[in-house]
Amino acid sequence: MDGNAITDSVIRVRGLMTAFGTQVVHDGLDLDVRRGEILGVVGGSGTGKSVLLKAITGLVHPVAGTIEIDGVDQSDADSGAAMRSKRDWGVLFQDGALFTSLTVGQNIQVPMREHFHLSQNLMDDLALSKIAMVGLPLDAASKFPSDLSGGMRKRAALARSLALDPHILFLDEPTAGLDPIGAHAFDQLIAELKDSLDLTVFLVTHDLDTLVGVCDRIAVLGNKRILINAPLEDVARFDHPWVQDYFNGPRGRAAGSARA
Ligand SMILES: Nc1ncnc2c1ncn2[C@@H]1O[C@H](COP(=O)(O)OP(=O)(O)OP(=O)(O)O)[C@@H](O)[C@H]1O
Repeated sequence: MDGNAITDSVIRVRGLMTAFGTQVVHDGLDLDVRRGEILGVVGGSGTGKSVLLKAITGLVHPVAGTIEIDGVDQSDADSGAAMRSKRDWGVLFQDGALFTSLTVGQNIQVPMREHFHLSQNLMDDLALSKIAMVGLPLDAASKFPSDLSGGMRKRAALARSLALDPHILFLDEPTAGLDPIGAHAFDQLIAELKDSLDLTVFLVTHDLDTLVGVCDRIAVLGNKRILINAPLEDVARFDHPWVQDYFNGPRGRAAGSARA
């Protein structure tokens, strides 16, 4: 941690411990995500980036520690306040996780049905507005995920994660599997949505171009905790072998100079 007092954390994790059987994934992990930022979460393979995302969103139960979202302790997941705060975030999983037997429009309506009683007409209109928001043609609403390209499927999954007008977005490797042009376009979309919808974004990625291009801060996971959470310039100077290899190796330098 950088030691500065953080006054406007949307997500505040303290002393997090997660484990699967005897395998401890996080131990004493602290993390703050500030309102309105895109936080890129990086770390070697298997360091626990996805598990951290799942712990924060309630899909993995911590062994110890506290997770607050908008000041609401998530450990009491069934409390009314925790249930309400769940409506305030959207999650885009690595594989998109769209229901293959539902159209894109129906997929987007799944969270709406779970949380609200809305008329079908209203849900149809809302689904179309989300589809437009992510830059898909409106006729995508009636298509099945298998009718779409990989990039379009990602956008459809993003539209679903925006279904409840969240103010926090969790993205797990959103550009994985996209070609460089598609990945760049998706990065731009995330940055535009962040600005237009006032989002706070927790973004797990291996993509150096994404980190350099759209992230306000970068949190590095290693040794079961956050090693540093700071702007790119500071992270790139951080004295740690993995960080130096990653940010100052040939690919890191290429991503940095492409931006300069
Ligand atoms: N449901 C589970 N049951 C048992 N072990 C798990 C489970 N989910 C994750 N793990 C283990 O937790 C560790 C962290 O996994 P995680 O998926 O968070 O890594 P990651 O940092 O996201 O990796 P990658 O960059 O390769 O996607 C791994 O050793 C993984 O095998």
